[in-house]
Amino acid sequence: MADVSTRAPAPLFPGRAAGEETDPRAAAMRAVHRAVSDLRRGTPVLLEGGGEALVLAAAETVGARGLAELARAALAPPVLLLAATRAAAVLARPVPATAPEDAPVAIRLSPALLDPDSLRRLADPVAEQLLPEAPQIMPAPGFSQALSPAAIALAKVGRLLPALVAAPASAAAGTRLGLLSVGVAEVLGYPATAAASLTRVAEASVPLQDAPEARIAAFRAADGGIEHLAILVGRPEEAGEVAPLARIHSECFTGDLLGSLRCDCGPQLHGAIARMAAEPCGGVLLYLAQEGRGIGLVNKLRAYTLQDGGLDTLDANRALGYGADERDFRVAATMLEALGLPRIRLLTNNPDKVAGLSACGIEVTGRVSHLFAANGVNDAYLATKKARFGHLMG
Ligand SMILES: Nc1nc2c(ncn2[C@@H]2O[C@H](COP(=O)(O)OP(=O)(O)OP(=O)(O)O)[C@@H](O)[C@H]2O)c(=O)[nH]1
Ligand SMILES: [Zn+2]
Repeated sequence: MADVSTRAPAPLFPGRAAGEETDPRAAAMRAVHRAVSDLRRGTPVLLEGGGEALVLAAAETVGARGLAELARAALAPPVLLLAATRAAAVLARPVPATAPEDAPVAIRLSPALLDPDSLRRLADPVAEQLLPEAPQIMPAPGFSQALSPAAIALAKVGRLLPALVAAPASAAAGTRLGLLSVGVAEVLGYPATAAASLTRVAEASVPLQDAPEARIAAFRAADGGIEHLAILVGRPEEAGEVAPLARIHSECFTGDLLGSLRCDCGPQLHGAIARMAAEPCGGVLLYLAQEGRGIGLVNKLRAYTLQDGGLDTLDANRALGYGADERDFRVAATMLEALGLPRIRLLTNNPDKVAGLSACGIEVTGRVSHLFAANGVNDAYLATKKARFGHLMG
């Protein structure tokens, strides 16, 4: 995630300043972004809502000092909060049937497990493979049902493993200790608020090998977080009766930049741009900062390790505690509206993208298939997309 202290440059579009303090959305997002930054560096934060408070630390990053701070704000011994799919593996049995599906699971921690190494091992299925001894753990079903989903959501915003050390807290004690506080509503509303606040902050002509007439427009959310890009090929805004071609491409460092053979992202990216250049009015490719279907690059690498151990791409995400696809189509919808392109033909094999964009008010007049042949390495990945994600193969 981008450093929250980075100052935004003067806005190109007055009145819609990214990061402007008078915007209540910016204040809400700032609270989430700061809390995420603290979790990422191993510092506990307070999560408050409905008269309750939790003190939280990310199991992946917390060290001895963070655990001591957490204990000082805690009113009871901490538990380990896990996404349900991860909890099932840690408990080595299905999670209690009483819990709503996918509700986070709280696990009681014996004092022996309250150390940074054990916590990391409990959070990370890859580490677990390296240190396979079974920990002594018990479910703690009475733990705050109201705040737990927001705690997991906060870890996901930070692209951390969705595993948190958590305890009921005295908010006053936490504040005295200097811990940042964030509200449940701010956390749960963050994806929608961030998407709605996207503002176009820069634009330049960037001739590309496959599309000499290309421009890049950058969009930034009001929290100053990571930017999303639109690659405009030709003049899609001048398309007439036939809606312009559009591709919603989630960033893939390994495939797009390095030419990884594990996926089909590189050929899809370059193929889409070349195809748009051949259209009379070009098209638009949204290059979204949603690496690894929204789980982030670090977690995607972990997912790859799990896939090398036999899981497919969907089960690997779930084993980490993430959903199969964590992307939010509101980002793409806001960008298309801002670009004056609310009607598109979508270049994709993924029916969820068509449905997701339509649900956000974009008129998808048609789907254009975007298939590339398997390369001998990504065959199983492509087969899983077809069999388990319902990708259309024509
Ligand atoms: N979590 C995870 N993400 C992956 C894996 N392989 C590729 N990705 C990510 O998947 C995203 C690629 O998705 P898209 O190109 O939008 O493709 P799609 O959803 O399959 O749909 P279309 O290509 O439009 O048909 C990128 O963010 C990649 O980083 C994987 O094994 N695990
Ligand atoms: Zn890829």
